Amino acid sequence: MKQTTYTDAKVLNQQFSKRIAGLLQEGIDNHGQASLIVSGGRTPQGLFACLSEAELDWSKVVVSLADERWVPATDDASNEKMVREHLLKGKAARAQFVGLKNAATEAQQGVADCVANLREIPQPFDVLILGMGEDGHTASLFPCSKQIGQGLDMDYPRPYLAVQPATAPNWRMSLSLAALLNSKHIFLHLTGDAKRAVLDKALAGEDEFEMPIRAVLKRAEVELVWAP
Ligand SMILES: O=C1O[C@H](COP(=O)(O)O)[C@@H](O)[C@H](O)[C@H]1O
Repeated sequence: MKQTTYTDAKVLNQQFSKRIAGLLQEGIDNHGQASLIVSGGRTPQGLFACLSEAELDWSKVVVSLADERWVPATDDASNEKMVREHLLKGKAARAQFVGLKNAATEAQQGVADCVANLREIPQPFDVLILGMGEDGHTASLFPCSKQIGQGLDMDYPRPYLAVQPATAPNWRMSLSLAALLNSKHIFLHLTGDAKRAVLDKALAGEDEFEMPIRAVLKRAEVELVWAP
């Protein structure tokens, strides 16, 4: 795995956002449009603030999520809310956003609309930025969920699946492993020593059901972007 380490999160945010903007520009130059799939949670918030100021024709960029919590987009737990507040502002306000939470009450019933909306996102995805939880989950492929077998099955027939984590509140919607891997550039964005230790544990073992991040690391060229 390629690894890029920065002295601190501020430098990481500045440098990594330039890198992402360059890759999106490449996608626009080659195909007229580019796609950026982002993760939720806390880690990417500072990065998104930097990226939102990148000089780019954002009207040609489609932004979507690797996963979502099945809560209203006004809820503080919503990944969409976080992306709207931290990324889809400033210059990046002109980007097209394809959210995952839809009108379905249950996440399982929401899968069909997510699959239909995938048509709006250029594929393969130009840039995928993954995060990782302290249990080794990535996107919403949770080790403790009943759906982990489907999520990691490279032949799973749908690009999205509804997931119920045993250790976290709210049903989730997640891209499947196969759909995540349909990306030209995959980054694993982590900060802090605790996440680094989790990654070291993942790299030292094999069981993908125990730590789903292993499934991505095993099958794709992933670049780790890390700062203490
Ligand atoms: O629940 C989630 O967690 C992971 C990691 O989040 P962080 O707060 O530890 O950065 C995130 O990558 C995922 O998108 C999110 O839904």
